[in-house]
Amino acid sequence: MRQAWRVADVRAAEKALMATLPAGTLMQRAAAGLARRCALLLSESGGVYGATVVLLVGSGDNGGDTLYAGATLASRGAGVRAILLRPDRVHLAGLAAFRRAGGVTVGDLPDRVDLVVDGIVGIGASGGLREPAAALVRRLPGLRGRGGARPPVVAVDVPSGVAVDTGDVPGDAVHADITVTFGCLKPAHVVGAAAVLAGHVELIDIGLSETLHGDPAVRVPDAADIASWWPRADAGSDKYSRGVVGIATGSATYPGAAVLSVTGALAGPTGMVRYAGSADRDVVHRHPSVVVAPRVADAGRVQAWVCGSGLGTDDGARTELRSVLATSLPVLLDADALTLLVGGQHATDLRRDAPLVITPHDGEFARLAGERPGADRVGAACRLAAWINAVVLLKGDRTIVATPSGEAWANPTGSPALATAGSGDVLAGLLGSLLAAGVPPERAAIMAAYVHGLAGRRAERDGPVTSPDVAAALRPVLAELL
Ligand SMILES: NC(=O)C1=CN([C@@H]2O[C@H](COP(=O)(O)OP(=O)(O)OC[C@H]3O[C@@H](n4cnc5c(N)ncnc54)[C@H](O)[C@@H]3O)[C@@H](O)[C@H]2O)[C@@H](O)CC1
Repeated sequence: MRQAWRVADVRAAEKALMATLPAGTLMQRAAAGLARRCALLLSESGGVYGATVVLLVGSGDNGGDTLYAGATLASRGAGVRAILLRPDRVHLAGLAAFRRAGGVTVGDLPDRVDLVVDGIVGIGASGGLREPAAALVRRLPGLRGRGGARPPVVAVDVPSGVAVDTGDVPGDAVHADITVTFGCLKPAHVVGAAAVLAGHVELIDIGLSETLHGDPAVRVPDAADIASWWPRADAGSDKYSRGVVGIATGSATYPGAAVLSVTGALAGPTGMVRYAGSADRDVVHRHPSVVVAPRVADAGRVQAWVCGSGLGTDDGARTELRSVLATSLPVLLDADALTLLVGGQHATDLRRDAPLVITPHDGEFARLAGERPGADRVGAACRLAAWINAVVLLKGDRTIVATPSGEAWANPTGSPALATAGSGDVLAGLLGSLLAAGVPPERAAIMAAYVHGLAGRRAERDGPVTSPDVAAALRPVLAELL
């Protein structure tokens, strides 16, 4: 598991650490790591010696890191040019070191560039990128380097132009290939549009972990977490002890939603899937192992319910939702179930003791919360989770899982391939199976999002992706992961 920390916590940790070290030590550590990464990148594409490197240098310590790293590259024979965005407020010691090593300052981007280092602004950023930095950033995609290729862009700490604590991108921003960050991850590396602009994020250890205190803003699971949390059958297991998940999805109009959510559930850890609803024939036809019933009330015993996908919003759907919420079992609500909730008829049913997970996309989130998630997706998801006392899985490129107590996770495995009809139905089924197997709701949500994301990526290898492809990819992905 990795953790991303807010700027205020990072600043406090840096201050505490700096008090124990000679002045400038942290910047030297940061710059050394940055220079090493840049040199590696250049040596992979023609060498450091003779390469043209452009530094975009802002007025703070982010610019200082960049100048020191530029000095190292210049001393190794690269032609390093620095554009000082605020010459009057540049990091003076960094600039002196840069010039001593043979670096030169220039007023504009050179014709040929082999590497761009973005040191305009780091965690000291406030608001959208200001001019003239914004205009410079807009020109970066037009640059050309060795062999006419677009030069790689390395962002220092964070890509300039992003909101560090939320991952929002309010305007022009650097699109980095690699972000070299120091001490710890920040939210902009893992959530929102900023996470995409950060590219591949590499963490340089500057000794901060000892002095970081409190709770991280966002946690990020990795494959080892998912594998260690996944319930496994053992020699003593039977189909009931592994858990039975109930699926109340689909309708005569949307039988496919039932099939997809059941397919997702069958890839999960439970020993049995029960289906309740009017798509029962379609479900049995596709999945003979599933036990079907026409209604939730007739379904028999389960340990968790999934309700919503393709259910419709008529009186029959309302009855099914009410039946599910009346149980004392963990419940996952998706799609039409969320729409039904908004009518308010079920608001009181939500005050239940048993776990509840909801899986809205932005539109459903807006209907539930009264407004779209906005710039701070993690904050918005946490507020809704606290308000309805449920785990909220807010879908997106970096899906967020938020708990009522304010803990947030970002899923790192998302893929645009998942933006396809029915993909959410597959996710809901898988998540429900994890709930029925006894996995705590926030963990079930994180695990399902992670595996679902990997399945999207795997399906993508074979061309355009439909949701049955995502469902079919769950098993091979789990076989590799577990
Ligand atoms: N504090 C420390 O111990 C360490 C800090 N380090 C570096 O220092 C950075 C933080 O340095 P600073 O606190 O000086 O802040 P930054 O260098 O991130 O930015 C501050 C400067 O950027 C300008 N600025 C702010 N928002 C802007 C915007 N939207 N558009 C254009 N310009 C804007 C401000 O006028 C200010 O002068 C980190 O990101 C990291 O790169 C590293 O050297 C590691 C150690």
